[in-house]
Parts: sequence; C-alpha cells; structure tokens
Amino acid sequence: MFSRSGVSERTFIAIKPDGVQRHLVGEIVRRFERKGFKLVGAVCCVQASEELLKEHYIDLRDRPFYGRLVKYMSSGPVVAMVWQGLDVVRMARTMIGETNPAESKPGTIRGDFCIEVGKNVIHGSDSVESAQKEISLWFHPEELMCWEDAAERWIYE
Ligand SMILES: Nc1ncnc2c1ncn2[C@@H]1O[C@@H]2COP(=O)(O)O[C@H]2[C@H]1O
Repeated sequence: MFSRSGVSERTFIAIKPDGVQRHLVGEIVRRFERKGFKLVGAVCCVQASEELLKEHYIDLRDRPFYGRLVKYMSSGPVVAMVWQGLDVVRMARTMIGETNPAESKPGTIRGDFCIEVGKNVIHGSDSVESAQKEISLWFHPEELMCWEDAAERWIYE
C-alpha cells in the first residue's frame, strides 16, 4: 500500500442528471482517471431521493433556487462517485471549474460542457469536511473499496 500522507484524501463527485442525459459520463470519468486519481466507489445511475438531496444541499436551504435544485437533481439518474488521491478535493474543484459555467475557463469540465448555473453537469465537494459528510450520505462504508493501484508509483514521487 502506498504510504505517502495525504494520498488517502477522498472527495465526492456526482455527475448530475444533465451530465448523464448529455452522455458526458465517460468523458468525465476519463478526466479524473487520466489525472491519476483512484476511483474507490461508484454508484452508476442512481435516482437520488428528495430526502437525500435536501440533506446534501442543506446549507443552501434558504436560497431561492433550493427547491428547483432538489427537483433538478432528482429528475433523472446521477452517477455518484468517490475519488481518492493527494489533495483531491481541491484539485477536483479546479478540474470542475466555477459553480457558474459562464465563469469557468475552457479546459475545465464546466468550462467545456455547460452554460448555465442551473444545469452545471457535475458536483464536487468544496472541502475535506464536506467530502466526508457527502460520502457518508451517499455511500455505506462497505461500498468503498481499498485497492492497490499499480500506477501509483508512477504518479507520486
Ligand atoms: N443561482 C443559482 N441558480 C440555480 N442553481 C444554482 C445557483 N447557484 C448555485 N446553484 C446550484 O447549487 C449547486 C450547489 O453546488 P453544486 O456544485 O452542486 O452546483 C450548484 C448549482 O447546481
């Protein structure tokens, strides 16, 4: 097992219903995989309940778009994933781009694949604490896999 500290950091990533409908699943998974992060959990095509989504977005409950956001997120299948690696929470957010796609640079997922904030194709945890909360909301511990990635010695110094 690779022992460098920080390499076991995890983040929660969800491909939203619009990302699934627009056939972006392969493209998005490919980006994280090619970066060098390790996929340790995935539920492909889960229809999230309103109850789960209300809890997931609890910090936004007072925002005017909260109801619309929960409805949009429960409107079709999502792909829920846990990715692991050094500084993965921060780096995944950089790869995703800004919350508003209009402010996201080309080369980021939102910069390349979407236009409006209400249809921004992907979610990524915004902090290590949020990641831990979101992972425990979407996954049971036994659904997360510890596996040895043979490529890790070519990814980390
Ligand atoms: N002004 C807005 N209008 C609609 N949805 C929003 C707005 N701001 C944020 N959101 C949504 O709220 C979500 C919060 O985190 P996400 O990264 O999942 O992506 C965000 C958007 O989907």
